[in-house]
Amino acid sequence: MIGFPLGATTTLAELASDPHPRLARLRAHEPVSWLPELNGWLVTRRDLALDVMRDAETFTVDDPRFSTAQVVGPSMLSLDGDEHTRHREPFTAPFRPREVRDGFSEFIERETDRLVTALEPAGAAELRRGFAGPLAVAVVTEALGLVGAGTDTVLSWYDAIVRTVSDLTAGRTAGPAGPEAYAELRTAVEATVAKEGTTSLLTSAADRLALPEVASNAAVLMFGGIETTEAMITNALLHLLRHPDQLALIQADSALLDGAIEESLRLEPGAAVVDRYATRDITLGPASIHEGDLVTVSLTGANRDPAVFPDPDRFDVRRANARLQLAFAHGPHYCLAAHLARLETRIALRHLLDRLPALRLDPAHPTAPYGLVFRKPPTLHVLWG
Ligand code: HEM
Repeated sequence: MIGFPLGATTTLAELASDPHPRLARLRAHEPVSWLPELNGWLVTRRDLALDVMRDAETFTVDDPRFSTAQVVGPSMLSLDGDEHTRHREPFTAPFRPREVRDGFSEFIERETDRLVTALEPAGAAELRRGFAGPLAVAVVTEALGLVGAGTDTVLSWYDAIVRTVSDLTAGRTAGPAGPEAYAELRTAVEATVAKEGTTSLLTSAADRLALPEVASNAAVLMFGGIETTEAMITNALLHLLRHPDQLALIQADSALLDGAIEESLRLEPGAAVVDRYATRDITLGPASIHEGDLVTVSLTGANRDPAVFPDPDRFDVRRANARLQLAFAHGPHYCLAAHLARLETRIALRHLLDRLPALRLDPAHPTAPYGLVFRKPPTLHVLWG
């Protein structure tokens, strides 16, 4: 594809390590660019990103190349149109703002308290694996309400399925662990739905969907809720600990905590990109897209668009329009559990900052966000006391 010199020299390695300078140049000069390494288009301007995510008829998720669907079957994440609505509707009720508050606050408070109490005496910890990850798994396990499956089981399924999806995405042949884990999840879904007297998200979904469909969507909830929430909490902590002036602002006025969370989602969305496939030839900005082309939306690029966010690289917990960030996507696939993820992160940060007031980064373990699709610091070593 000629006419996209910046795209031609953009590497996936660069986008995984420090993407922001390159995304800024792409946004300014090639807001829809052809990246040979991606074998697809990359959209970096916010208005064009919205155009793509709003128009599911032209830019669909429903394509055989979508690797998650290859492992867990069709689900709300891999369908569009009426089929998408049919799969998504049965799961929406518990994730509305009021239902989230009433249904999850107490559990998250208790779980966070337990995790911080276990960490507190040591005076030091690695908070990604030691705090954010376990909290994310516990909340998803609670949300699914599977009979006979605790956090360890859910985590082992999750690890196996993620490995298989990554293998398929990278063009490697995948071993049997992913399909085996998915089969166990399906059995647990069936047992949950069959057990009389249980009310769970899954039992009510089973009134409207066939069992294999319930299982596929349960896998997507598990998928959607672990990696991304771990990233959301870890990234927010890193932003605050790197900016003591901003941390001092929220310590003086806890009402600013929500602004800090939105601002962190804006600067480093835990899911950096979403993929779509063109269903027809179409012109988007400077690009002539062909039917079948991969169109990747860079949420990270859109979130630093200076047309909407002045001084876009600055972490500013008082930024008035930070909520216009697109970390939870937009349009029909807008994250089903955004309110839950926000509640979880708010409670997690409040407990850590209240109970470990001298919390600071450990200078012996420097860290930075990393990742092409899911972005977060690989480790977050901190000290207190
Ligand atoms: C409890 C935590 C979470 C759960 C259970 C969850 C679940 C889901 C589900 C089921 C979908 C598919 C919706 C659909 O296709 O109609 C979705 C979409 C999405 N979620 Fe979440 N999510 C969680 C947290 C997060 C977090 C923390 C982020 C980012 C920081 C995030 C980012 C996204 C994005 C970008 C999409 C759209 C994918 C696309 O358009 O292709 N999610 N989520």
